[in-house]
Amino acid sequence: MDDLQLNISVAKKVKKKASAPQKNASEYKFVSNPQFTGKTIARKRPQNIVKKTLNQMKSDGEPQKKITKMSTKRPVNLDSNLRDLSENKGKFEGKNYQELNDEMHVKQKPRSGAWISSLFKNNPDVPKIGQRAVKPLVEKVFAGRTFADLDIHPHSVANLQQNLGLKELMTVQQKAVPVILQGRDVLIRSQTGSGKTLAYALPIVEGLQAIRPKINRHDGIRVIVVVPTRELAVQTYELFIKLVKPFTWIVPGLLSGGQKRKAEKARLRKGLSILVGTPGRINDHLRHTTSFNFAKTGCLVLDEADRLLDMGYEKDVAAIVRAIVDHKKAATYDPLALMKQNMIKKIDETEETEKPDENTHSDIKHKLTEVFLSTERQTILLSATLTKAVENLAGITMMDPVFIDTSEGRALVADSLKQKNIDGNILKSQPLKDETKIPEKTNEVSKKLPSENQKELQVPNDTEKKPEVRRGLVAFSGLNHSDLFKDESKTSKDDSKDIKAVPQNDDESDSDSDYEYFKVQKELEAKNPKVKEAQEEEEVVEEEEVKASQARNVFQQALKTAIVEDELILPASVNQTFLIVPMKLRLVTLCSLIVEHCVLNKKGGKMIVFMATLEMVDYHSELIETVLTGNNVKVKKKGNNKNAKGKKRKANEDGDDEDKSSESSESEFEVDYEEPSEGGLVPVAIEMFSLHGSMPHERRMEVFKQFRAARNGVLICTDVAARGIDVPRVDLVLQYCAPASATDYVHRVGRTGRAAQVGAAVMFLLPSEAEFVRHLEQKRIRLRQSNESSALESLRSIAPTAATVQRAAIAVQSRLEHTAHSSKEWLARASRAYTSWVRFYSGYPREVREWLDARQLHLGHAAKAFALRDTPAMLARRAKAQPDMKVKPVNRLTVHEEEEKKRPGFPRMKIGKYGSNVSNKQSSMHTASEFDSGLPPLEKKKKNK
Ligand SMILES: Nc1ncnc2c1ncn2[C@@H]1O[C@H](COP(=O)(O)OP(=O)(O)OP(=O)(O)O)[C@@H](O)[C@H]1O
Repeated sequence: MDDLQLNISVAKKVKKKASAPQKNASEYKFVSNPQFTGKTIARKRPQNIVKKTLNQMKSDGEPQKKITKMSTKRPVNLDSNLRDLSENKGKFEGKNYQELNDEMHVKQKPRSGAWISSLFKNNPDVPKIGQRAVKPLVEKVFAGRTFADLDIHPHSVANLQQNLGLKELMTVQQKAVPVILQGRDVLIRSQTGSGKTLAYALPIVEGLQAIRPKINRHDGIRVIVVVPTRELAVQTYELFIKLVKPFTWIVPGLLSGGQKRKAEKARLRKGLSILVGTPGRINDHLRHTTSFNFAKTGCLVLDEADRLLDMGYEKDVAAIVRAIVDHKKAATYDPLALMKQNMIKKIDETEETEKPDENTHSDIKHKLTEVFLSTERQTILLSATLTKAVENLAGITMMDPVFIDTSEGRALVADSLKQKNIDGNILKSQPLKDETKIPEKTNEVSKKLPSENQKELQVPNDTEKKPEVRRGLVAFSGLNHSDLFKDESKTSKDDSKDIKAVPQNDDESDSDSDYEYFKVQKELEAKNPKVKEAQEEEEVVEEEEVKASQARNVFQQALKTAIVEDELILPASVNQTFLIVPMKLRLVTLCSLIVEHCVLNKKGGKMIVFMATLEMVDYHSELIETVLTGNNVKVKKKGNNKNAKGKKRKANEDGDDEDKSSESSESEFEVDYEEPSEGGLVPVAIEMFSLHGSMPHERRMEVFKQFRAARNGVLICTDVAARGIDVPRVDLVLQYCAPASATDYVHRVGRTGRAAQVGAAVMFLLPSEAEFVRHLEQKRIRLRQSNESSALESLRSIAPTAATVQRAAIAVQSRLEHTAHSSKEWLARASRAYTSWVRFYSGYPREVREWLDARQLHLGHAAKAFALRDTPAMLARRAKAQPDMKVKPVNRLTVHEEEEKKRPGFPRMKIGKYGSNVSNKQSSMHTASEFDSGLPPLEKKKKNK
């Protein structure tokens, strides 16, 4: 491909080095390999001389020259020294250039004239990955029923149609709404974009609106919805706002971080009925806002449950659960509250008898409404993907739950209360239609339950009933995490000590197993009043234990099967492909796909590009916008879009400061370097958006809203946008960096093809990463390999003078490189993006490292993918020299122990068993900077033990 090289005029600095005087070989600790290929280095380590050996290597496929240089004086060329150190190892070894760090100042001059483009040289071959026969799991999205078929208020049905344009039920809604209305704890697994949010929000609103007398905002928080990200919180809150339109006395509220705590406190004091928030922020208010009380909370929703745990939020989630239990417990023993509750019931009764016509549907009495009026709590967990951690969470938070899985072929409603069928296969998947027939004005679940189970569903009026005794616990391994409830009554403590023990709180027990247990016990007592009583009791306990576990297997085993099989479901309407792209061609290929999708596509496309780090997001979005459209985004966005700047962020809000900073940067831009004279490469404007967890809150929300409203455009983002967010009309998801797990793959792809819409998903893989596809195939994800030779084709449209596709690609790459080298600021950003990616890459979780192996990377080629011409060492050096890099991210993930100490009244949690088992250190590192809880920065950096 030498013919593709552009004309070159490169200052051969190398020559000087070549003529450097040779030093005594004894100064070397290691002698270079005589068969030197550029991969080994002679390293000089004299005791008192800090000088280094110099091997000059040409990066990026250029013929390499071995030049060994020894000097007892200052190194002549530190750039090349650093280059050596890095390239010989093929990875970063901080200490080497740290030693040299202070000796060198970056004085990167603009490079005038042309330079060698080795874009198509020395690239590895692109392997052809044959497609294996994979039968993907599919899910029927729509149920063929309408909302009118549900037992909900007609105003809700009308509202859904008029304000949300929804008439037909989705499968998950058809299955979940009746069960939730029954007040049962529910775990829902359903594919991305299948309408899970409405599946729980609708029955919750229904349950609340039926409370008489009508609830008001001062009554306390009735429902808490916990979601992992701010965007999802906003989206969920907005849905609730729409749903409560006919029921104006229900007030939803949002606590999502990033806003002023004071304003939020004021809002909380005003009162809310439904609270939607991120765990960090909710927890923050639990600590600092005295008016924040969960005594009236009858429903807890944990959306994207696996992510909540995965992200290291388990402590926050546990603290919220604990606070609900504690506040309710405290309220239970409050005589005033008891009086009030009794009064409410009386008024309720009289209201109903006195004014039967006030509400035509006052006769609708869902169990969920009763739960809201009692001391009980309903818990709803949702996710498109399940993990062991979710099973554990179900164990500690749910009681006699129902598992709803909507995937075809295994669709089931597995009820932990459903009696065992010891001989039959209780796990046999029930066909969707049979399972989900919604009988007129009755509930399928209640129909199926044996009479004693009906009794189970009656929420006891007895206020002495301990809400925290979660009978379902015996069914799950979550019991192992009894420390969550360590302050509870002795009874529950004892239970948790001995997982196998039948619940001992005799007076409270009314579950299946307990019922059987007491029945048998009574029989025994009748026959043998005293003899061998103790022994027989023991036997009964064992027998009942087996029965109880069999009875609950319906739920437990269904869930276990789902987790163990670990097969993932994606909407069938998404066309999934992967593209194997050599490292050096990645950036131009990305540009090509953007041009193809957003410029050449006459309808105009809307796409999301997932990248690994926030530095990559910032850099790429600005670089691509600058090059393709000619907008000088860097200056335009100054002060608005900076990452993690701590105190600087505040200053940026100040107009004066902002003006000054952009002024200075502009002058630096003008003085030091030339601005590209030509305009953008594309004739039309492409709207570029960027989103990551460390953006200022206002900017983040603005971007999210703008992108949702946009008809087309490109959103470059981190995984902060991978979960739950519902952006209309996204027709392409591009994974520029491979996901950290198959689960992440599913959620990223799930941003398109929502609600049975058509979508496409492309994943970029390096040749060394190609086998990652096999990993996905094992999870029943089917992908097709795209033809890489046509991937650059659309670049010809923006470089019409180029004779070939390759020349067009080189032209575009040149523009990208020119821009990236046009100022110190650009270079610094590029270097930071590059180093952040290298760091990210070496932190891939162990499960995927086999395919995403940092040792396989060619860091020199990688620099090219960041439009950089320097060596990896030089880049690291430059990135490090930036003061911005030293600013710690202002966000944090979870409860800090120091804060716990400061607030002795706040219950200290000792969680960790399941957390440590499931949350992989690396994976939390991957997400750590992305999910800003909006809390104040940590005072001290916690030492890792
Ligand atoms: N019954 C319905 N008919 C048509 N569209 C619906 C219906 N219910 C929900 N939707 C739409 O489907 C889209 C996806 O819904 P939602 O965000 O709740 O999916 P999800 O299952 O929570 O996805 P994820 O797992 O990605 O969070 C939304 O745009 C929503 O408005």
